[in-house]
Amino acid sequence: MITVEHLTKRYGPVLAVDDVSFTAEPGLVTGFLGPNGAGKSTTMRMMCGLTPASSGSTRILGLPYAALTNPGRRVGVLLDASAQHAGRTGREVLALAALLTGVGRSRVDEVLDVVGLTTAEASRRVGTYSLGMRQRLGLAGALLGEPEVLILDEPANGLDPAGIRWMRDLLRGYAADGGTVLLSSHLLGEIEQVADRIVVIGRGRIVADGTKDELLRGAGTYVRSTDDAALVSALRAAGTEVEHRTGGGVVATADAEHVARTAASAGVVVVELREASSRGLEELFLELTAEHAREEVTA
Ligand SMILES: Nc1ncnc2c1ncn2[C@@H]1O[C@H](COP(=O)(O)OP(=O)(O)OP(=O)(O)O)[C@@H](O)[C@H]1O
Repeated sequence: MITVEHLTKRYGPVLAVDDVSFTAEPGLVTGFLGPNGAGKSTTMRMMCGLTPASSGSTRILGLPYAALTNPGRRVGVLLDASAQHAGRTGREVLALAALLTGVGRSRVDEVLDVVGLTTAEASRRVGTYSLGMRQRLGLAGALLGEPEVLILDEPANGLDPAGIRWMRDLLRGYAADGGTVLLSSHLLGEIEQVADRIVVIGRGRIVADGTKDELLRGAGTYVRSTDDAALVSALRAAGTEVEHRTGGGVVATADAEHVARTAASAGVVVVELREASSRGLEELFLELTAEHAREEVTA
């Protein structure tokens, strides 16, 4: 279990993380989704005591990270896969971590096997690794102490599609066994496929938080017709809230049958009708990304 409460980080004039609160529960994969620069890494670094918070707090398994006894055995962390010592072999990196955390040497071979690094690859210096191999090694390091909690910052970066699928299965299995998994990504599709719960961050603030079903369902019904203006009037006259979608169509806060019946009685031809579902989340995410992109351009 991870509990984040009112976590805030200020870098001079930049409010990198702004009053962030959420939880990640055992048995679930929690996706931490946000565009580049949204504050994901800073939040995760604060959780693990690597960056001091300006205010607020985090508890992992009931305690601040620094107060955990032998945290390497309780929390598996992968924050920056490229930060591993380039001159050591993959096996040496893990053997050293095993020594420091009091994990038996045999576990090194086990985790190498779990992450799919061969004996030959594990004997190569990390400096020669591809980003995908570094991610696998970083994940092996996170799993080494058989922790109850995993905190992974963009673990799928650099993995090929088969690697992404493999990681997804691994994390789902880990959560199914009762583990707590928090993983970040700037890619909606990646998070949507693996997470049970999604926390969306934009410009340092939490903008959506719920189970995947809640976030996907809550959006109402998306409808496109040959005469959206007439449809909107009819829906509003029936007391239904309606919002226009960029790119055409509208989203009504009503179920599909109500929308279809209203359209039929208004004589409007419906050409598309479905749960607003993932489009709602996608639009929210695109808005965040576009907002951020505009800032980058004007900065
Ligand atoms: N050490 C630092 N000093 C000053 N500003 C920082 C520092 N670290 C992060 N920031 C700023 O804080 C904001 C959040 O950055 P952060 O790296 O947490 O975002 P992110 O969501 O992890 O994005 P990315 O996926 O690009 O890493 C950004 O505006 C970033 O420039």
